Amino acid sequence: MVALPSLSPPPPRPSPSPATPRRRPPPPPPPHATPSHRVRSRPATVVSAASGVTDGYHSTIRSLNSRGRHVPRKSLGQNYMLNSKVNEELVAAAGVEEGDVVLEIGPGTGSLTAALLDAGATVFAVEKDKHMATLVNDRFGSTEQLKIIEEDITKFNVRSHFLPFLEEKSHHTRKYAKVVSNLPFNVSTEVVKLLLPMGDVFSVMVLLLQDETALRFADASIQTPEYRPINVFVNFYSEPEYKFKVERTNFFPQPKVNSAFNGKRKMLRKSLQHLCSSSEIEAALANIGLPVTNIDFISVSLLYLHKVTVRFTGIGLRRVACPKMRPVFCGNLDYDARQSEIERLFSKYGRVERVDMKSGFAFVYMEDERDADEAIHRLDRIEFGRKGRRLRVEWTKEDRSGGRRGNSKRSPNNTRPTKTLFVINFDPINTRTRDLERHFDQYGKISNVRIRRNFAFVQYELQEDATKALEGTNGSTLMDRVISVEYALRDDDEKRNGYSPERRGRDRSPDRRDYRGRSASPYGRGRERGSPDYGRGRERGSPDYGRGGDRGSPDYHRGASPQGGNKGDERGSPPNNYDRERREASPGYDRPRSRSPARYERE
Ligand SMILES: C[S@@+](CC[C@H](N)C(=O)[O-])C[C@H]1O[C@@H](n2cnc3c(N)ncnc32)[C@H](O)[C@@H]1O
Repeated sequence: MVALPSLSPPPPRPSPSPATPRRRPPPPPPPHATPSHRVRSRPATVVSAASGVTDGYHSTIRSLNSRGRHVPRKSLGQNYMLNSKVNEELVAAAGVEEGDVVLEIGPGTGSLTAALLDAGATVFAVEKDKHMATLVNDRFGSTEQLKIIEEDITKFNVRSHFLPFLEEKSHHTRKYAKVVSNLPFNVSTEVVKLLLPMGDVFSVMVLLLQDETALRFADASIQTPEYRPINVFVNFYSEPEYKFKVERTNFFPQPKVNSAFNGKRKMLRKSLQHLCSSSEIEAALANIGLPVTNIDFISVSLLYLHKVTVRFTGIGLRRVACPKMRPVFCGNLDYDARQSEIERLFSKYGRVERVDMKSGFAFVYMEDERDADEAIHRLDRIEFGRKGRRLRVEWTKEDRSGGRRGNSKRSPNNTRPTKTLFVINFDPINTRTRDLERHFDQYGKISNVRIRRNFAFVQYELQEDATKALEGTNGSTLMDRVISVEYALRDDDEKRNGYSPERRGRDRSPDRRDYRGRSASPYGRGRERGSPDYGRGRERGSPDYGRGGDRGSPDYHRGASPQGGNKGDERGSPPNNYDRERREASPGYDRPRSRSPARYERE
């Protein structure tokens, strides 16, 4: 818990607005001032790219006055932030930087919105109060950097309304968004329940909450009597952190914040009310040492979202991905590369738990999968070491302990671009070719879509479109499944036996039980029809841990990596169904396989 008395000196009270001299709300008290060592030396004035010069106090009051008298509505939790420093702290807590996409809940007068825009973020704001939505619109005018939706957040469909915005603004680069909000207290739990399971959309949520709620959310100890289901929920989906306190004097109107104790005090007041007035009871309570308002703080909770894939399996939720300890393969190293060098290299992107050095390659275990993603993105193919070798940095194909992994949101493994994408992990029963087409056609013209049992091929006319589609769809959600997309190993320009958009009318029914009974498809064992071969020569330096076939697309469900001991059918264990299906389906799978250690050959 970090106390944050980092608030600005009290600004002068607002001068009466000449335009609306008698219509302004009662002037709020100035924000509380407490010196702090944590304050960064930022100017007291926030200059918003979109809004011109603003400060929290004056601009909030000015905004509130701008459309006639606006009485803050308690039912909507309208306690407006008057202190721009607090807004800046919220923005900093979320690490908002240029190019980030932020979902803001309840922009109100737009004071936090201004700070977010000022930090270079693109903001998607959801405001329930029509008056406030109009007000924010007036304040910022039309700008590409801000979209305001008048909507109740608890009824808002993030996936269908926010996700396309995120994708557009991040140019389909699979970027995560952030949530930053001075939340209306009455919906805080609902919001947390709504957004926390969306670790595939958001990386971090910074919420200004009632102190009691923030403390509860941040409590990781299950053994306490206060532990409630929401704690389990929050801890399951995120790494919560209680960040700092904000004094209630910074809000207009000042919230009458309740704690559990305060609730008891209220009950006491209620039970005594037939004896004397409220003010007398308050005075009496103060007299015996019970503070009239015992909680003076609102608090900020920081929730780091786990990138967890969840899916329904029969009844209940099952967590299928463990976000921790997933190693990154770092290949094509000098033989004498040192562990410390690799550790230093990766630690630029996040905490490195350990580096497992091998000869010419290493496995790097990072604490956070998102950091590992970033490291892969930044380090793959950079020149490194004394000889300036080009590193190969990618996710290991398997959990090296031998377990299978279900997380499909991984980096594409076949890095050689082709026009055809290989898609797995969709719902094999209900997904139709037209569903896939709809999901993929926003990236370019599709020439062919084929579904083969539990995998599919989507072929574009242009390779660049396939690349865009891969970036945009790998790890995306299609009919409640997080799909995996990668380049197929070879293009098939012949449209035999497949679905093509021009033949929409022949879309197959979702029931594909007839598949086996058909004549061999272009993917059925390949050789039978001289069909296209999705296999291709192994890229040097690209390891294949346990997929067995060098030429197939990576196998997400096989046994362990070479180091893990069990290499599935390669080592004599029977292939599972998935393997079999895939071998039947893709010619590349029944080719002779080269074995490690040759796989770790270097470039
Ligand atoms: C605590 S105020 C914060 C306002 C502003 N962000 C600030 O910091 O001054 C909460 C805001 O959320 C809005 N709000 C309340 N309930 C909401 C809901 N269910 N969905 C979206 N916005 C809501 C209110 O109208 C209000 O503008």
